[in-house]
Amino acid sequence: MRIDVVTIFPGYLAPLREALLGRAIDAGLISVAVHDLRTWTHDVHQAVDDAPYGGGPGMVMRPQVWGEALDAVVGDVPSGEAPPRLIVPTPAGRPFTQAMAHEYAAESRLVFACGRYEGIDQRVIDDAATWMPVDEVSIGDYVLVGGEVAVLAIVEAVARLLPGVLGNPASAEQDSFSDGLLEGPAYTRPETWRGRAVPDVLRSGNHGAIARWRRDRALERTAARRPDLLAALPPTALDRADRAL
Ligand SMILES: Nc1cc(-c2ccc3ccn(Cc4ccccc4)c3c2)n[nH]1
Repeated sequence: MRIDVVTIFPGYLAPLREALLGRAIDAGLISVAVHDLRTWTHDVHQAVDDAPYGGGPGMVMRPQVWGEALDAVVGDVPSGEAPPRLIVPTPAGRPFTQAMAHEYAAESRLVFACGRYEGIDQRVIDDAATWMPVDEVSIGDYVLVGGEVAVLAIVEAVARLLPGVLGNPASAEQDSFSDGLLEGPAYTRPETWRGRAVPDVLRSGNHGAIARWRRDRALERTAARRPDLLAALPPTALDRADRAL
């Protein structure tokens, strides 16, 4: 997968080259190119923002600079080749979900536009949508200062789904949300720590009982913390033992 990120703070994306993702890049599983938006300014101040029409606080990112940047970064899409998907993080976006992470993992190329200030002139998104798929995406109901942190989160969620990136592919298959429930509690050695023992069932070797216990804890946690996920489960997702909980 080829990933391009356009930002006025290229250094913010440095963590993409660390650890697991860094190894995936070194292995050629992913290519990541980070582009400084100011490359496409032409004034001495390298201005990327201006005052909002209609007034209001803050500044808005100028369409001319972004238009030239995306034209250059996306480049000419060879005929017959699918254009990349443009992902624009924004508080006003569609909530990013594990299902979307799987959709993005199927793409051969993703381009991320990192806004700052109060966001990017809407005409940039509207123009881009005439020649490539564009997703305005939120990573949660809280307000960041720019799109870079959201890009780090989205790229990590997507890249871990790519074959060969995770050492243990089973981890991705047994993801939280993969069965619609939250992950239950996990334990490792020692058996007792600060007077707290690991639940006996997990040391019993009884795999049926262990699976039941883990599902019960996942159901309890989901009911307590994310009743919306429980309500969204298809009726067939819960068996009789689940309902007895
Ligand atoms: N889930 C999520 C995404 C963002 C996000 C993404 C990109 C940008 C670009 C500028 N800002 C700041 C901003 C503050 C208020 C209103 C609009 C924009 C951003 C925030 N916040 N929270």
